[in-house]
Amino acid sequence: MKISKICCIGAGYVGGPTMSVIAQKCPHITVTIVDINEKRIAAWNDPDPARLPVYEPGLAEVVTEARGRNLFFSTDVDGAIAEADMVFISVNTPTKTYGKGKGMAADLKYIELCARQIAAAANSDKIIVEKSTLPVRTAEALKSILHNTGNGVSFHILSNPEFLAEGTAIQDLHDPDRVLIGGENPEAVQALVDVYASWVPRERILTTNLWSSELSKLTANAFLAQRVSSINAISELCERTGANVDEVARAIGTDSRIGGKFLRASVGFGGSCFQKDILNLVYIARSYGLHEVAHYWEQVIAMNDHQKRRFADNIVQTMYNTVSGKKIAFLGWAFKKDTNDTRESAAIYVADALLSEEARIVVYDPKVSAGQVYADLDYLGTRSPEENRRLVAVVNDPYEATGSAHAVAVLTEWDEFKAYDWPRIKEGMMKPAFLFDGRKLLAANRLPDLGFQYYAIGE
Ligand SMILES: NC(=O)C1=CN([C@@H]2O[C@H](COP(=O)(O)OP(=O)(O)OC[C@H]3O[C@@H](n4cnc5c(N)ncnc54)[C@H](O)[C@@H]3O)[C@@H](O)[C@H]2O)C=CC1
Ligand SMILES: O=C(O)[C@H]1O[C@H](OP(=O)(O)OP(=O)(O)OC[C@H]2O[C@@H](n3ccc(=O)[nH]c3=O)[C@H](O)[C@@H]2O)[C@H](O)[C@@H](O)[C@@H]1O
Repeated sequence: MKISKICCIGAGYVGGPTMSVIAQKCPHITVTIVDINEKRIAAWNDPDPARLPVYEPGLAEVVTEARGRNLFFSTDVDGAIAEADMVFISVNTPTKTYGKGKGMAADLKYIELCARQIAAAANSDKIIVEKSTLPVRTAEALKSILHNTGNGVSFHILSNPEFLAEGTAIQDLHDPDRVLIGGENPEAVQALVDVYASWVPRERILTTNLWSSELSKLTANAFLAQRVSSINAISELCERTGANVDEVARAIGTDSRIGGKFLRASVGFGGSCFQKDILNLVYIARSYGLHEVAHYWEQVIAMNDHQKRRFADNIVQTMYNTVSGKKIAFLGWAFKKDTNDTRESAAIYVADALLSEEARIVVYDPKVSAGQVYADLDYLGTRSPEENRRLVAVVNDPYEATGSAHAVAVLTEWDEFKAYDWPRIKEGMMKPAFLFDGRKLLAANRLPDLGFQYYAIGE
């Protein structure tokens, strides 16, 4: 099977960058990314690269190279499905907010809608690729929908989970540690292997059965998040004992069995996937009666919630047990640097806790809009939208954010924060000038020497 036309349903943080790189690396394949969100598609088609809907270093260059050549963004979902040999499903799979499994299970309604739409629009055989992160055995449900509602054409289902991290998506896609493809039909598997083999060394393309592939994605995210929760647990112990979490991380990370990556203590992990995927894993384990397995993984989330809460509690306690009416400057709102994504960002929860203590918050983030900050707070439903706008301001200048602030809190590890004129910031602040570093980002800036009351996670 040779692939000449690919359709991808879902032009989000995964579908957009992933398919853009396939188009860039496979000029012989026409790639059409479709979405029901017209605004998003219009933004992907915007000639101004600064207005693409996803901010990722290097993405604009890839899109500019391939768009209009063999890369297209469209809202014509049916048309793109009908034409394609291979259809990727890259729609969102959020945690369910209703019914059975509420707050735990993955909501598969968007996946099912895609399957039904593919079945209705397809009039030739197709390979269907699960790119979204899905509960193990979802391919079974997909197969049943496709075969029972289709037009008599045949479908082969593959699982091809995505391991890119936001902020480094293009680098991760250009040079992945591995590409994982699960499937039953050898020709269909080979067809997808051939797509990736255009730029990924063959030995890094792993093929497995469908269920191993689906489960490996949830497992990878659970292990990664577990490392963050593990080092964060140790960070609290460091704060009590005089140990320094960076030194501990280096000391254990040089053991090649442990490895040095993903050991940065923080205010807590965020992002759209870690929490949702672990909750999903816990739900699946419980649905098979595996209560100890479920309980084990649940602790990763419990530790993360604790870390966010204790960061906020520490701010209140340190500032003489009250932040009521005090101005706290937030540097960073995104869930990590080099992305405009704020989903599940620790900043949202820390802000919410401080607002409940009647703090006033001024946010500066280099890539996050004011509208997004308010949307994130409104979504929590803790207080009215009017109240959120009264208590929270969002500004475009870090010195404006920190001016006459009682405290500065670093929530995201943006590189630019390290280069700020910290003596100037201290001058402009109320005294004592409290600085709470949720990323241990500014340790080298010698802030205590400048007169800041400096508190960093894990020291
Ligand atoms: N964000 C990330 O870094 C990663 C995400 N994933 C997984 O990839 C999947 C997608 O995630 P994101 O791209 O972040 O989500 P997203 O929310 O940014 O994008 C999903 C897109 O799908 C569109 N969509 C939903 N239903 C549709 C339909 N029936 N027809 C056409 N378009 C439809 C939505 O309008 C939206 O634009 C999820 O399963 C996620 O767990 C996997 C690896 C990394
Ligand atoms: O399935 C997904 O969505 C993706 O989830 C993560 O990627 P992402 O969430 O984009 O970013 P990470 O770099 O993993 O960071 C996640 C969170 O953990 C935090 N983190 C990470 C590493 C660390 O050492 N310490 C730490 O606090 C980050 O600040 C961030 O809030 C995984 O790294 C990807 O492999 C996966 O594809």
